Amino acid sequence: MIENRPVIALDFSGMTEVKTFLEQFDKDERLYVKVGMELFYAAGPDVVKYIKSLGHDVFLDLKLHDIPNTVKSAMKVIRHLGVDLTNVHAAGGVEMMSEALDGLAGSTKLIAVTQLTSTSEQQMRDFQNIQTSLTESVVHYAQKTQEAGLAGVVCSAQEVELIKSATSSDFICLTPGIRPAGAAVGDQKRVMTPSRARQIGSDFIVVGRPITQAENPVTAYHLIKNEWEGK
Ligand SMILES: O=c1ccn([C@@H]2O[C@H](COP(=O)(O)O)[C@@H](O)[C@H]2O)c(=O)[nH]1
Repeated sequence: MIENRPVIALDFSGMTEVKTFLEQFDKDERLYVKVGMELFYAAGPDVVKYIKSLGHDVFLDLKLHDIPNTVKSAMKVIRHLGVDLTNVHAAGGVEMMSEALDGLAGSTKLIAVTQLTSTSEQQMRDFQNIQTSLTESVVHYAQKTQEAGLAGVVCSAQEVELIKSATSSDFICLTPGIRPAGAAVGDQKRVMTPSRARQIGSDFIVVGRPITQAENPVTAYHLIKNEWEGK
């Protein structure tokens, strides 16, 4: 049985939009939302405090990638925000990831981005000059993430089965790039439907535009949640 609600990507430019969006939901509906770079740079820690004060869970998606000492120091700040989940880029290396974990001091679950779901194999080869397959690269990053002691990775649902068999079944696979059948894909390259993501073993799905840009975001959310829960 699926216990994790779809994570809604609140890709908004400020607090007003967040309030307008969240106010559409029933007061008793406990959501899991993602605060990314745009919103955090615009509204700062206050937006996290506001969302937490409503009783929702928060994934702070800042994808840190810097030298180990800088990332550790940033995580020491993040640990006081009371978020439930945060992340770094696995490409920052094992030392950076384990310093990040140290900075959080057990306060928050930490996962790492493998290859962004907007990246195709061709783009990875041409731009990052990685000459393996994209799945090999993703699995490599997942294994290094586990070696560093993190709880899991951000990946496409397309890679979940391979990652779980190369790591362990309890290693979290959080999967953006989720699109209901027929929805606009936009800049995403490695996509999957909510129901297929569930069948394949994703632990969390992240959904932004198919909910936030829907005519009725609450209805769109519940349709996606039902599909994800196999209802
Ligand atoms: O590999 C990644 C990592 C993060 N994301 C984030 O998820 C959402 C997806 O939004 P959609 O509108 O559903 O495409 C967005 O905030 C990304 O920053 C990702 O897509 N892929």
